[in-house]
Amino acid sequence: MADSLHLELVDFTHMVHTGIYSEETGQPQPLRFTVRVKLKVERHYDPDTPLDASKNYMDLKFACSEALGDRHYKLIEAVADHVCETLFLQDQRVEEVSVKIEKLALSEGDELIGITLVRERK
Ligand SMILES: Nc1nc2c(c(=O)[nH]1)N=C([C@H](O)[C@@H](O)CO)CN2
Repeated sequence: MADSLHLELVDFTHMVHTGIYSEETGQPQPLRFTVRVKLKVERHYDPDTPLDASKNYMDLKFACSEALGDRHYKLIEAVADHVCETLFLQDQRVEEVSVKIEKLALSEGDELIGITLVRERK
């Protein structure tokens, strides 16, 4: 099997303005993000390999927080779309992004409601 490298951010929560109903406008609500980035892999990483041989996984947190800004996203699909495009723009070596978003305010019991968007670089 060929080598592959995935950077991951799991269960990161951030407040985002989102929702299709009027009661959801005006205040942000918590979204939980799990992001997986497929990055072009090097043949070898020796102990002195610098960070620029890979991608800083802190960039995934940025894409799910500050990069979203304060705008209102009707659908969480649009939030996931923004995360994907931010990560593709940051680095040409990003080949595929998967973004899972759970809308925490909707849970009444133990259920989780949300989406997963998987996008390949076009
Ligand atoms: N596929 C989606 N379905 C729904 C979304 C969404 O963003 N994507 N949003 C809503 C509402 O905002 C809901 O979360 C509030 O009750 C409903 N369905």
